[in-house]
Amino acid sequence: MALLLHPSMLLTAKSLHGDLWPSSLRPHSPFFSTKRNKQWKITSESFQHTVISCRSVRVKEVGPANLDTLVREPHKYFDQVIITVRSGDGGHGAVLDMPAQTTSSKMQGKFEKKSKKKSSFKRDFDGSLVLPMGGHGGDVIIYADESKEFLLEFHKKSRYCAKRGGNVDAMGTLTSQLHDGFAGPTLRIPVPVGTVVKRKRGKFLADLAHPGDEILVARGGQGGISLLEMPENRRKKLMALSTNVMRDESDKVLVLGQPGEEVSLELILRVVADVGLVGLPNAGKSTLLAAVTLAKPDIADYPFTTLMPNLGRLDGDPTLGALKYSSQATLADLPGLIEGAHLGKGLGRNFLRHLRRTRLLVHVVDAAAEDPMNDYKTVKEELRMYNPDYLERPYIVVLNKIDLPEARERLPQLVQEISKFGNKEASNLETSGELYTDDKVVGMPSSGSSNGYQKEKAIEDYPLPLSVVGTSVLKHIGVDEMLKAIRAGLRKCRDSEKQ
Ligand SMILES: Nc1nc2c(ncn2[C@@H]2O[C@H](COP(=O)(O)OP(=O)(O)OP(=O)(O)O)[C@@H](O)[C@H]2O)c(=O)[nH]1
Repeated sequence: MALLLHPSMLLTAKSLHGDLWPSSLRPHSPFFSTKRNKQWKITSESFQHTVISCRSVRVKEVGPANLDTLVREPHKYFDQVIITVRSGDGGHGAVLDMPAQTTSSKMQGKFEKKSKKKSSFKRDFDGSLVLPMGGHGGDVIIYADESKEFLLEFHKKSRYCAKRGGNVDAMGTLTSQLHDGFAGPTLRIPVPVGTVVKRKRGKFLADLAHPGDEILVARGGQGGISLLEMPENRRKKLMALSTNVMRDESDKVLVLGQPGEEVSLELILRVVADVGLVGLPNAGKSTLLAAVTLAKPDIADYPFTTLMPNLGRLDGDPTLGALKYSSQATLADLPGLIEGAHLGKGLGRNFLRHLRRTRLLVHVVDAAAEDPMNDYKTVKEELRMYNPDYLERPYIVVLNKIDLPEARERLPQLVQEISKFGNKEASNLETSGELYTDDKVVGMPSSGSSNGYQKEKAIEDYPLPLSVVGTSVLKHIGVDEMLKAIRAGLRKCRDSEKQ
């Protein structure tokens, strides 16, 4: 808890000198009114001896991710957040009197009889009186919205409250003009598609994997009922007309609206994409995404330019005619992996979970690097350590930067080596690991595989690549062949999913 000083707590001015003087307490600070500033006028000589009386005041605690941290380290916060939501309280009903009964005398004219008929009260089908109710409190709904990308904004604002229901607006007497209190509007909170909603440290609530998916996370409080207040001698008679007759003072609690619910929720974003691009930093993943989609990721000649997954939409294959649209796909460029990423090195293992919802992996390897084969194995090993199921997934390998002479020279040998690096028998799509499986704890056996056998499997025991292509995404060499391979891979995945 932070402390602020207030002019009724004793402190010597000397101790508040220089840097020790909190900015919020300086006389020009907005915490002081002009009137207070006058009292705080301290000259340099008097400063030595002045005694200032202050008292402690609570101020709001600053959350772990303040604005500055969010700007500097968005990759730590974009995909996970804890928020609190509160549905609206129900509006209150009212305690009402029956209007004073007009004794019908022979003297009363026709007009009066008419007006008496007009003020008839609302009645139920069985003739009982219907009394107005307080409005229902606003519900809170979380829904998947395509226009949202990340969960960063929830770090800036992490509390959401729906409005309360309206009270019954009554002057104390039952009239036919009385209406129910208005219902509080539903608070709808948009989140990116692919967001998983859980209770904080608890129950799974929903996986909002498709646009428009939604979940009611907090139900608004019910509105209070209204009660009729009657002298005891008339109570029995009126009870035949309405069940809402107040019997004693304790009934008044029924008039109060129910409070809304407050829940803490954990939102976890899992990127939804058909294709996941993986590789070491600087392999050219972002350049590839920019070359084949309209995405505009940051590209630079230094590692970890990509801090958060970038998504791009790959157009359908025009040669397929009417089937063009069915061959559209979403590509996700994930931040570069390095050796030890599963242990938190580099940008850590945070991004690996975003492969969970991909169908096809594209390994991007810098063919001009010192040891491309070793780079390729490093990435495979990291994937295996995080979740062995990822290695069961169909994949293609893109040997990038073949515009550079050193890459061009070793291309044929590399293609051969990588094409053979894997287990032919395991390469049957039908037997490959289940897609959309849960993330696994490092080193734990996968659910898609049998009896923990995968724990012992080496990377070369997993399926072979569907294809290996040489490209230069920068110079647009071999890009069409690569797209063909990606589309063929996706077709195979979809076909095997249908079976
Ligand atoms: N010569 C050549 N350079 C390339 C090619 N593709 C990418 N590059 C360069 O390689 C560098 C890294 O490219 P990026 O696309 O940022 O690599 P990345 O894999 O996304 O890197 P991270 O963001 O660190 O994961 C950039 O300077 C690119 O211009 C290529 O085909 N040929």
